[in-house]
Amino acid sequence: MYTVKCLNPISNRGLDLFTSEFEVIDDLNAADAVLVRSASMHDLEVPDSMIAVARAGAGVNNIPLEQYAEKGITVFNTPGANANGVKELVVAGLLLASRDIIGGVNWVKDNAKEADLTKLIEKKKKEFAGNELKGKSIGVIGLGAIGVLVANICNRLGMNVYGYDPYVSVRSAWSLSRMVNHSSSLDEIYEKCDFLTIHVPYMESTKGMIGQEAVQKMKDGATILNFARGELVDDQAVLDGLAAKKIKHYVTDFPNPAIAAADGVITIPHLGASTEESEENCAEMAVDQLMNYLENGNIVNSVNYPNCDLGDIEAECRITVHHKNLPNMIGQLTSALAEEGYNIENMLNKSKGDYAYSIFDVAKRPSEAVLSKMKQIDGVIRLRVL
Ligand SMILES: NC(=O)c1ccc[n+]([C@@H]2O[C@H](COP(=O)([O-])OP(=O)(O)OC[C@H]3O[C@@H](n4cnc5c(N)ncnc54)[C@H](O)[C@@H]3O)[C@@H](O)[C@H]2O)c1
Ligand SMILES: O=C(O)CC[C@@H](O)C(=O)O
Repeated sequence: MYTVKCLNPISNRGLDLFTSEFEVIDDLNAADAVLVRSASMHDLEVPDSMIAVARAGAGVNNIPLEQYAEKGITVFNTPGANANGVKELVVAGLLLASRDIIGGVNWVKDNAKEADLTKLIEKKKKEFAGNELKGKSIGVIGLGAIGVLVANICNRLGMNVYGYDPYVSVRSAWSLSRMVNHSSSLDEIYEKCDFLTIHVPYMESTKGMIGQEAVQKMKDGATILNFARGELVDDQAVLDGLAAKKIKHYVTDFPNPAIAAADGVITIPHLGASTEESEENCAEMAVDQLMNYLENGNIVNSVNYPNCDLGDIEAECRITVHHKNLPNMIGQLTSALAEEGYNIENMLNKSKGDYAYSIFDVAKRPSEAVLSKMKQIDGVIRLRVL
């Protein structure tokens, strides 16, 4: 029996997938694994029993990835599972920035009781008029699961799309419409685009990437959309840009007190992935990956350990080892088994940066002495016997 603690509400569509071998519990201190959405785990004291975290979503900046890797805690996310939800809200953001829909809707509500409302509307509506998206240019920074969908739909809306992603994956490149212009520098995007939408992860290297310099280089009257993370955009640069009319609108899914009430800012309370469909997709994928890892030791879609999948366990015993990515780890681990006559039927070893993961399928469960010898090899972080 494995125990799982949810740190945020997780869709029942995912939780219902848990078989009778799993129990969702309230006590973090008794949990083997955690399911989380946006709750910050940086200052959370986690028990030694915890061996996995599944993030039902894309961004993992709420989880101390390196610290967990060091402890042999595998962290998963659910790539692409909420991308369509975000894409649709970006389109809403583009429309909200192009026409004063919010002003118009609010005005109608405020004047709802006027007897001659219909007449008043015809006089007033010019104040809420705007522009169409067709023919405008948009720069998409980050062409991952969300960026590709955004770029493609903007192309279908008749916009001129420029995409920038120096690390674009083959999969994303294949999915991108051939009508999307490939920008090799951000400067090209700043110079050419009426809209700029950012879809990169928040990391030390991307913090404040839209700052004063970027704003100064943008086209006059440009609109910035941020449905990725608040920290990617420098608030003061945006406020200065808005005040100088350099920036027309800043549309963001990440309000904070510095920007929430500022003129020209359109804020949404982090609703990008808050659709029934996205929540269900993320929960299902997170639970699937967690069960596969806890029961079979397979790693699929981890962000701090390599993907390593040997399928369902068919051998008498499976041993999984989290270890440092050092020379001769496999030699030492296999020797420990071979010296005592344990035959390895199948094995897989993968690495990611400083960390690696190995799966060994053996014909019979090794003795405690052998397992203990394997655990003591310098660089071994965690060993599980399944
Ligand atoms: N508003 C929401 O509710 C919501 C929902 C999902 C994701 N997000 C945010 O959006 C981000 C992107 O999500 P995704 O699913 O598309 O992730 P993804 O991993 O599929 O794509 C990220 C892309 O950014 C690219 N990238 C990384 N650094 C870059 C840089 N310096 N310049 C240009 N490109 C760079 C990567 O190569 C990758 O293609 C997430 O990390 C998360 O923070 C927000
Ligand atoms: O879980 C959520 O509601 C938000 C998720 C989103 O920010 C993500 O990074 O996937």
